[in-house]
Amino acid sequence: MRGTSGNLSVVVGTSPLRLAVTASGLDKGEMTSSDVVLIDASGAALSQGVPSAEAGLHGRIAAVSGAGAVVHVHALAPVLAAERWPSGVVLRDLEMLKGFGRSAHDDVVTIPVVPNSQDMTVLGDAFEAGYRADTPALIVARHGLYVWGSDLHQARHRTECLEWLLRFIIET
Ligand SMILES: CSCCC(=O)C(=O)COP(=O)(O)O
Ligand SMILES: [Zn+2]
Repeated sequence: MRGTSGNLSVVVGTSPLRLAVTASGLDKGEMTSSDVVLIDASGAALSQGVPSAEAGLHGRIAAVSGAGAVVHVHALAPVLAAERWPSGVVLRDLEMLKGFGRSAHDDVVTIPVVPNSQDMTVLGDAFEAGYRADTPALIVARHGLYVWGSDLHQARHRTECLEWLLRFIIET
């Protein structure tokens, strides 16, 4: 997470949906427990602190996918891949797909790409329009990558594996 980029959330309640999300504008490597904000599904703060500017998209992803955690990083490879394939990034026949929760050799996996926006409702609508339950990731063009999973460990592992996959197709 370069600079203050990226954000993280964990679902802490489901009815109604509640997430713990990183506070806005901080170095995510230097956070303490007081730098985490409780939010509702729309991204509105329910505890002290300013939630991530992208909290509304975390809430939408969790609500639609049922994920337990969402990771957002400003890795370079997803942004380069979206620039090259703005309608979706196709991955196939790569062992590392298993680390993303897909089978390596049977599936064609398309990572959806949506245009960037500062409006989390616009981003959320674009995400939901292209959502597939078997593909736990979204690239926001000229911005970064969202990946989700059942918990923070799974979301992080999927993020690391997908970043590798995207670097591979860019470099080949
Ligand atoms: C240089 S980071 C620009 C804002 C952004 O896209 C991001 O991921 C971090 O925003 P936050 O409000 O969560 O700190
Ligand atoms: Zn971002």
